[in-house]
Amino acid sequence: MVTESEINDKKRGLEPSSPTINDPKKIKFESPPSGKEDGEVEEVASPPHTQRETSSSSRLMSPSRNQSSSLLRSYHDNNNGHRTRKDDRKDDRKDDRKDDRKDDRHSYSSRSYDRDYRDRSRDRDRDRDRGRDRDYRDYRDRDRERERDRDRNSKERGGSKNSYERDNRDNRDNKGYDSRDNRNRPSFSSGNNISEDKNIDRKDEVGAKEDTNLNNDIIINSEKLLNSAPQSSSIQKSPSEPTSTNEHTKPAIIIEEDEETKAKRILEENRLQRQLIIEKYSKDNSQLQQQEHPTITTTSSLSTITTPENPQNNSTIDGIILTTPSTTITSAISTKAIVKSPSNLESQIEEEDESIIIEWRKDQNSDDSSAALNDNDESCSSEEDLKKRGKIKDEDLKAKPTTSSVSIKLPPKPEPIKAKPSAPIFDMFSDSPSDETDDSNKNNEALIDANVVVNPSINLSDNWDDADGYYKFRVGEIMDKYQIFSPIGSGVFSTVVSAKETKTNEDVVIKIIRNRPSMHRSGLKEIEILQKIANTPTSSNQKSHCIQMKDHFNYRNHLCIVFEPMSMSLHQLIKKYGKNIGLSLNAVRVYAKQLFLALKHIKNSKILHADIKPDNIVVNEAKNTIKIVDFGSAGEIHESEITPYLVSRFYRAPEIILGHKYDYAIDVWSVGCCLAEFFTGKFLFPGKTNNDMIRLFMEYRGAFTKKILKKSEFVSNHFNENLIFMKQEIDNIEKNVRKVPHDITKPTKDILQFLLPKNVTIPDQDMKKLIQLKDLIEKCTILDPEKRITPSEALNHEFLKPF
Ligand SMILES: Nc1ncnc2c1ncn2[C@@H]1O[C@H](COP(=O)(O)OP(=O)(O)OP(=O)(O)O)[C@@H](O)[C@H]1O
Repeated sequence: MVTESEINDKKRGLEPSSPTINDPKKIKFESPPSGKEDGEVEEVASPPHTQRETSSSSRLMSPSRNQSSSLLRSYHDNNNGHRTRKDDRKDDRKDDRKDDRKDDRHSYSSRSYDRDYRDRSRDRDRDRDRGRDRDYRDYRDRDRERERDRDRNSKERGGSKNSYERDNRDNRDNKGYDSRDNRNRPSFSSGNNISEDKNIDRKDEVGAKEDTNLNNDIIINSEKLLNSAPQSSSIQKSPSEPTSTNEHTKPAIIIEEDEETKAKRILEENRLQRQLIIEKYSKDNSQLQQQEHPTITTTSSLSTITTPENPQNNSTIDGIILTTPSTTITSAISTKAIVKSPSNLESQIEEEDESIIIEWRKDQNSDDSSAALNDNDESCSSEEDLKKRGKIKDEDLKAKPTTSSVSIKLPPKPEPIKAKPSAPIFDMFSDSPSDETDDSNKNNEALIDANVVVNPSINLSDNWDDADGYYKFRVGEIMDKYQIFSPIGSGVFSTVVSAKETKTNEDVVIKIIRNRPSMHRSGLKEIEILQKIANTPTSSNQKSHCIQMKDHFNYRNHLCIVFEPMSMSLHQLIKKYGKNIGLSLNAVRVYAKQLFLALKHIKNSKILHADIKPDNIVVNEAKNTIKIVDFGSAGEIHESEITPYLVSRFYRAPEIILGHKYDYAIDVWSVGCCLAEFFTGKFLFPGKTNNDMIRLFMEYRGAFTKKILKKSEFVSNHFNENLIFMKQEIDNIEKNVRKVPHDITKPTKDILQFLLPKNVTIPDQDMKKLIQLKDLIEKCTILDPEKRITPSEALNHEFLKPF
């Protein structure tokens, strides 16, 4: 197998003597000597000849910070490619349409890729060295001239400059969701009288401003954290980083290259990149298929396949990767160097971003193995519980893994799907109502050209739904006014896909509710709750942490709810970046603050979410903003029925299990459990049953008061007449459940111990913050709901204050 570095070397034409990541001459950043601000990085060794490199490295320390959102690319950004290519192709189609399409398909990846990279990197170089402006322009014009000559339809195309400009414009417009979100989000007056927390609102608005800063600071703080780690962090130049010499020789290299060599090289590069992507895809997919919804895997993989490169931050000329986008922050727990190439840039950026979140801690090898995030434990949110709660019926239980119907499988030898002029390849989209239109054809062509591999096993004569009532959507299909782009995930109630509004090109996420009456009802209820939350006046900052519904419609017996797009759930984030390790203290702090802001707003709306868990908290691309999703279990306080199966088990408050009256405090309990999980990557209360949950509550939080027990409907399920806890044990011989008295009067476990990483020395400053986190979690998990901390009180907790 060809390694990434071999490919990069080959692309760069580097000799084996080229510098490597381990080259001692490289600029290295280490933890500061005492006296420096904690965690501030400082250059401690810089070779004399690297004056220019030094400044460039200093500059490169921050791009991941300043440009993190622009560095992070997603399928949404990739969509630009679609749009641009689509626009370009609009002109192409005027003449010789079929032939053009064929040509474009063959040459898209090399030509467009080549052009994008070349132009963007050229822009950057131009800024860096204005004196070279004219040379670059001349070269660009000459090169474009050559491109045009090669292209049979150059005249109709009207010049690539337009598409080039469009590309850049599109990229600027789509740097992240946040700015778009903020533009779209309606502003709300804070002068309202509905809140019990009115007097604290202003403080929260100040907090909101601070939060924005915090959001931008996550990386900075975590870098400090990384640098204060026991094992030193380092920022090193990647082997493919350009030297100043390289930069000056770029145009010469390119100009000397003849057409034939260039074409061959581009083809070879693309072949290698595709191979890399596919290898990565296959690996990720097989790993995640074992652990996770396969559709989630497909999302990221697809995005990579769709647009293989993000040239924005690579210094490239004419498709050759000469430089790397930025330095690689090597965290203490992951010291491997990341050699960058365009094809894996997206994942590399994500990996860089890990440094935002992953802390200095090592895997803790916890004694309490049952607490480790483990797929077997995910039964906590089972359909069985939903059935017991009456949310779904027997016939709603899934007959088989549902994701198979929506997953996109990669064939062994993926090739771009080729259009046969006579056999309309776009038939796969044809039963979508608007497929006949030119627009949809354009979209479909874009998909085909972008090498999206569509599941060939989809049988068009099949029913629209699978056996479980999930809609069997197809990538590229148009539902109402949205075109489906890729699957995101699926839950008990729905399949979630990313899509684009066909007219505005706006990115959205669509929750396609299963075609089952109970699910449909639940979906309607969710819409009602979302509207109520959106219409509750409050500080916009509070509301911004509840997912925003944009639209809803019915499609082929499926209720579809359209949301603003986010990146992944906290559950996925932890699994991906912090399994058994958790996220950094600063990330937990920022997420905690946003969660309490959201809870405060939900409470002001007189709603209980009733299913807060990491799966229902989604994070944006930059990983600095979270939002609560899935209001399918939510309800108004007066609707609350006593049922021991409300909320997913690991996040279920004791009053629910005991059958005590409950209110907003159940959401606070769930958030407390989430915070512990964010920091450790482990479940705080991974009870196998409700009875086991009570045991864990008492082990960590002590005995229940008699007052609570006496007011609880289900107390006899778990306590005897003397209010002694009866532990339920499965007797494997008798095959029945035994109840054994298990009197717990005092806590035997400590939340700080649960949080403390093993075998790692924690710096004093972090220890102080960790103790604050423990205190906040304890206050969220007070057994008596009336004494539990409220969202407003939590927002004033010490832990939420910046380091
Ligand atoms: N706006 C969004 N942006 C990105 N991903 C989202 C968005 N909304 C939901 N998701 C993803 O889709 C998953 C399923 O969504 P949701 O929980 O709303 O569906 P569900 O069918 O109600 O699931 P559950 O079985 O948990 O009730 C979420 O866990 C999350 O990963």
